[in-house]
Amino acid sequence: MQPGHDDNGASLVIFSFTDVGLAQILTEVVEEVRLSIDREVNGADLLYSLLSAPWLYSLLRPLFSFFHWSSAVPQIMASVRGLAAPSSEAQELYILLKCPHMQALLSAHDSVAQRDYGPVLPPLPDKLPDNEEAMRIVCLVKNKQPLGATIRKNEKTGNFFIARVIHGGLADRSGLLYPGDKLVEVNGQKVRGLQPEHVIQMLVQSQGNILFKVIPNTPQTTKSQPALYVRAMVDYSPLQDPAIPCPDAGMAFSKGDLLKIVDQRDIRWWQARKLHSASLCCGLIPSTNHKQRELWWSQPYQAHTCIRPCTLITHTDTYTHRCLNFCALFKMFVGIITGFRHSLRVWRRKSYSKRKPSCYSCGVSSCHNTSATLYEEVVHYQRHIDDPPRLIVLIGPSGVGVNELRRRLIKINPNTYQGPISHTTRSQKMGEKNGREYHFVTKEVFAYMVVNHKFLEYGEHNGHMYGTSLDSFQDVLDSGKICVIDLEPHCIHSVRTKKLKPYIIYVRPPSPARMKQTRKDPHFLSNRYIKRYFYDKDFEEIEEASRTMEAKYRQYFDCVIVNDDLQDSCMDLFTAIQHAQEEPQWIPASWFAPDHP
Ligand SMILES: Nc1ncnc2c1ncn2[C@@H]1O[C@H](COP(=O)(O)OP(=O)(O)OP(=O)(O)O)[C@@H](O)[C@H]1O
Repeated sequence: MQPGHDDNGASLVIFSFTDVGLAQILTEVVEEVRLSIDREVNGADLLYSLLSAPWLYSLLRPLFSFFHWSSAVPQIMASVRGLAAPSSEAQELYILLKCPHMQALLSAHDSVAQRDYGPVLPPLPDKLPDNEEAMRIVCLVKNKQPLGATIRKNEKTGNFFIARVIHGGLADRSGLLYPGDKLVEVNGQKVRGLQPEHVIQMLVQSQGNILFKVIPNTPQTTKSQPALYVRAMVDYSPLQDPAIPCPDAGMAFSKGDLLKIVDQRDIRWWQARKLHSASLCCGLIPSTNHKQRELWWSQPYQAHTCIRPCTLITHTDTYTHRCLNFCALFKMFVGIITGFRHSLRVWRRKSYSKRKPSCYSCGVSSCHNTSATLYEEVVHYQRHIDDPPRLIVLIGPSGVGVNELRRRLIKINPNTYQGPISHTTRSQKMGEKNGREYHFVTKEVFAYMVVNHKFLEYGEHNGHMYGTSLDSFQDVLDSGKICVIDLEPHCIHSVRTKKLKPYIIYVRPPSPARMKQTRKDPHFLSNRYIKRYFYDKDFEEIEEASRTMEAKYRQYFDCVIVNDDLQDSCMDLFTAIQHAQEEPQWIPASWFAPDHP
């Protein structure tokens, strides 16, 4: 950069580009401007084409990164001061550049552009033996962030190696430590033959900078793996997992969490991070290959707690693994339908055992093998306008208001929403129409449908059979309406099909105290058989039932609505359904798998 003078004698800042590419660009620019002048083009057009030209961006990008703004500012200010009659723009520029915030900003820009924010590496030793293997010296500065790497010791040779580097962690971001790198020294002390605890201790006791000497692993040309997106079907806590090599490097997750698995190279421990999480750093999660741990995982619907004391040590063959996450140590380093449920609400509570899921649903849900489903692969799905609407499933403990919400939704917009029509063996009443209130069928037909697994669930009430068939959902969807059903949670698996693509909304009760306030005068219009007000005990039962239901099934919930104020809940339901139909959602990948012949 050189100072120069314009026609008015004012100092200017002129840049000297040694870069051939830039010189070339400038030559082309000058030529283009000359041609434009020759063609007598309109000035505004010329300016527009200049500002939108790609070469201008090519020119400015390096310019901004090479340019030392902080050192240029005093020169620019001196130039403005030297002007006899500075224009108002020049004066404004002067005031702006004088501002400490602006100077701090420019200085920060320079630091980032020059990458001069890292600690300076100590010089290499003068006498390097010729036969010494190529070493990499890595300097760490102590801080509270975890390093994001684990080490292992080969018990036969006594050598230490970097076992894994956690994606997005400090080690990974530094690009200086890789799995397989041999750890030779820590702060000048050789580590070979030491006990892993000793190495950890050295690190813990170090102050300030810590120097690692590593023999880099021969770079492996590993193909970058495509990320796998899954939904967690269990709860997991690394701190309660005795098998994890490094609990600090593990990632806790809960049923229903969406995870992005970025590394599956380790057969036992995958690396993943939670979607929608602020942290870019991955954590270790158990792979689905943990055969020996199937028993542990197969305890259905339990948070996996382990009473064995935690240990950082696992012995696998000749290797001893240790956590080198030294958490809190280092900073960085360089280098169902209305009518059916209406009539059965109280019945549902009092004599639940009379109501049966169909054999079909029993076969799929109750006999579900949880060990095979630690995770469920998911894909991002945006419903196409021509696709049938997704089935909307409402689930909640009896009495929470599932039926009320569904009834109101359909009443407000009967042209858009509809419930399926149930089958019944009771006789048709005056004013009822077959196929509108119910499909009225004989006992024989009903029994035939049961035997052929046509019902999602069925039950007996007052000596008559009632049942909801899977086909009844399809009938609604085929009519172009959105089918809204309420369902017993044990039937979830029966509707989770590629065809129905259900969107499951859980209706959660507010606190018992709040329920007492809001359910003072509930209208039992929905129940034609038993009318009674809620008792305090009911609210507690509802809360308890809700807790149990969520603990078992929350991995399937796409959305949760707290049914506090009825009007607000109706709005929430309406919004959730719109969201389900119009916005992208994570759905099981199996719903996209090709149909089996
Ligand atoms: N947010 C609310 N505020 C006040 N009352 C409500 C609210 N939600 C529901 N109710 C009332 O609570 C009672 C029970 O609701 P509803 O019949 O919908 O429960 P449910 O969850 O369908 O239970 P079941 O399956 O046993 O019928 C009804 O009288 C309903 O009007």
